[in-house]
Amino acid sequence: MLLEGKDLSFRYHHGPWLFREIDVAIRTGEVVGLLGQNGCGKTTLGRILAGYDNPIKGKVLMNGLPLPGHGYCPVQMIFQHPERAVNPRWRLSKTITEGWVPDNDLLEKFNVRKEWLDRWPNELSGGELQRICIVRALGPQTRFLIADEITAMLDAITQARIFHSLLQIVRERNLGMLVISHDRHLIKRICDRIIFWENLVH
Ligand SMILES: Nc1ncnc2c1ncn2[C@@H]1O[C@H](COP(=O)(O)OP(=O)(O)OP(=O)(O)O)[C@@H](O)[C@H]1O
Repeated sequence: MLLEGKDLSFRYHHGPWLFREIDVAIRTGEVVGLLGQNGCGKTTLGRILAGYDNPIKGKVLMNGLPLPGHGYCPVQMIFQHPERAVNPRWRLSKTITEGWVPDNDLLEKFNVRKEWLDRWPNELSGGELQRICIVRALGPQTRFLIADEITAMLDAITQARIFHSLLQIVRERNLGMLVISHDRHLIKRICDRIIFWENLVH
């Protein structure tokens, strides 16, 4: 399967163009890094590829077709700040089952403890909440993951554990993953291929 951003252009309001007429493609089975400086537009591109925002020009296609307009999206995004990616008024049992119902194996793989699910988002640490967001994104219909600086706020050991589990699942299920980061070492360690922002936009 192929996720493509074709001829994409985007700017906020009437501000400067973040990118113009760029092409990006990721296949299932590939872990692709997207490296670029702070503020260049990586998150914006990720949001467009996951169907959260529309490009001003161009289109996003999965196997030649637009992403579904409703229901579970096969392109799932995991965000840098998990506390902003969950509804603060929902207990975590509701959040984690928002799109599908994860089984115990997956909860165990990401060390999500059952008792956390009775709590509110502000009663978990950032790393705990991020693991819940990752599990939420791993429904059986997921084909691509956009992982946007998902461990930037975590310590090195937690970062390594999370990526170890995530890469295992990505390989097992033959998903495609775009890893957005400005951490060259992380990207070089885990990705099959790297897209450099400066090459993408020129
Ligand atoms: N909703 C918005 N309205 C206006 N400008 C925005 C909006 N969201 C982001 N921007 C601006 O667009 C630019 C790109 O932001 P984006 O978050 O995509 O960059 P990034 O490469 O992911 O940055 P970082 O590595 O710091 O997370 C920034 O200058 C940002 O201030």
